[in-house]
Amino acid sequence: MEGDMRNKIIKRIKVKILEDPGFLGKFATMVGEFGALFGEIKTVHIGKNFKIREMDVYVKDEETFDTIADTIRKMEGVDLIEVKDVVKEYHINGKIKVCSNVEIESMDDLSIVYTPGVAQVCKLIQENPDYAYKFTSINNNVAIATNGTAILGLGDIGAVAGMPVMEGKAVLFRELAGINGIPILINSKDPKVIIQTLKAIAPTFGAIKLEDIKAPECFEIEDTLDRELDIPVVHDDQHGTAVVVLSALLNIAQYTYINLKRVSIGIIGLGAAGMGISKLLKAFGVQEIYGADINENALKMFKKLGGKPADLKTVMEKSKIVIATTGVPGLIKKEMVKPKQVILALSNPDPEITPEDALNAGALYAADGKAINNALGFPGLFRGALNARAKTINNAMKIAAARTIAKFTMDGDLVPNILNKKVHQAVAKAVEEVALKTGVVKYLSIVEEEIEEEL
Ligand SMILES: NC(=O)C1=CN([C@@H]2O[C@H](COP(=O)(O)OP(=O)(O)OC[C@H]3O[C@@H](n4cnc5c(N)ncnc54)[C@H](O)[C@@H]3O)[C@@H](O)[C@H]2O)C=CC1
Ligand SMILES: CC(=O)C(=O)O
Ligand SMILES: [Mg+2]
Repeated sequence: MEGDMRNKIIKRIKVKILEDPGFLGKFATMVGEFGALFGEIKTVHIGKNFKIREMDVYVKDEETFDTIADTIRKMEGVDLIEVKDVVKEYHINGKIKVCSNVEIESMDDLSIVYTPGVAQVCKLIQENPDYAYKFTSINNNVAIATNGTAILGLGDIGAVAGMPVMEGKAVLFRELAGINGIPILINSKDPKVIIQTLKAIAPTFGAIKLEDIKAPECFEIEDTLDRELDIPVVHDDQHGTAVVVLSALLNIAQYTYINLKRVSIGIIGLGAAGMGISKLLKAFGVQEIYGADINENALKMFKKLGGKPADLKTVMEKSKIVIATTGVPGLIKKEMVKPKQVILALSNPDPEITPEDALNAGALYAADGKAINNALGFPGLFRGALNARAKTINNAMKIAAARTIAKFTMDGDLVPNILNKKVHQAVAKAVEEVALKTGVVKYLSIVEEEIEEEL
């Protein structure tokens, strides 16, 4: 199996299959012969001598799926009842909606929720803006702001084409941390315009998450906004990613008895993700970081940070741990992998080398961007910062998040399951504690009154 780079198309098929010993196995083997992989398999009906099953099938492309479908149709003992384009179906009308926290069942309810009742709380907030923390959703709203210039590894596809990714992040915020993630699409590549736009709408939010804005613009935008606004402004591709990478490295260090601060680490692709990872590793105390990029300015910035600029070949040769964040699928060839190297090829949707290929080439540990994904970090990071009413998310908070994620990892794995809510709750708690300890929080005049938390 060459891995997931071949299997990007997901179809949900409904099949009626003869209930005979070994028959399901025969069916699976036939589908597998076309390089397909199975996801969820669910029995939806049990008949006299057959079962109807719904199966998710991952295939290389539409043509391969059509061939599989034709073969299933010709197979005796099997009926192909339905084929669903499940990815498109999930996206119809978008993946998110705004819901109310209260119900309106009577005219009285209406008068309380809306006018005239609402005026009472408006006036309270006018007199003391700190009441916005108690009587509005502001401190639970996080902007997910993009200009669409580095959507995953798809590149500059524009903010609107990036909306499905922003909605996906909003779903993760809601499901994993109880946060209202609100996509903000900005039609500009000018950092000044983006800064001005986000500053103007910042009062709506308890924090701003920048997403998929390419380097180097992302650095000026984040630095300026985080400095000038009194809410956290965090570029997820830089810091969410860095947190999760650090947690994976903490686990690897434990398994292999290497000292992270002394080992040589190489980063290929010094854009948003690569620079964010470099910065956090430096803050953690890693001394030797090699870095490669095709962009001279990226290399200069990396050098200023204390990194060692190099070419791709040198990075591969000198580093015990290699982290790739270029957006270039297949950039790392099998023959470049050194025995017992750690390879984290993090580009999405397709990695620089699949974990299977890296392991076959002799890597000790290997993972891609689906497993080592900032989704393990950002929900708890933001939840903790919001709970603490933090003004920023500092390195101590990020390192606390990384250590917490590492602790939840099952022995032998690099990171825990993204869907384990306990991880996100624990990260939130750790981040909140460190925010309070490091004094980056806003103290409210109404602090003695209980402010409800979502999680
Ligand atoms: N797994 C995860 O959690 C995350 C993964 N990523 C992935 O990382 C990739 C990059 O994302 P960003 O950093 O946001 O983009 P970016 O556009 O800010 O940075 C990409 C960098 O890679 C460099 N690059 C491109 N081709 C190269 C090559 N052949 N050799 C060396 N360097 C090369 C570019 O010059 C640029 O500096 C994307 O594929 C994205 O999906 C990003 C954030 C999180
Ligand atoms: C995971 C993520 O944020 C990215 O690939 O851009
Ligand atoms: Mg991203």
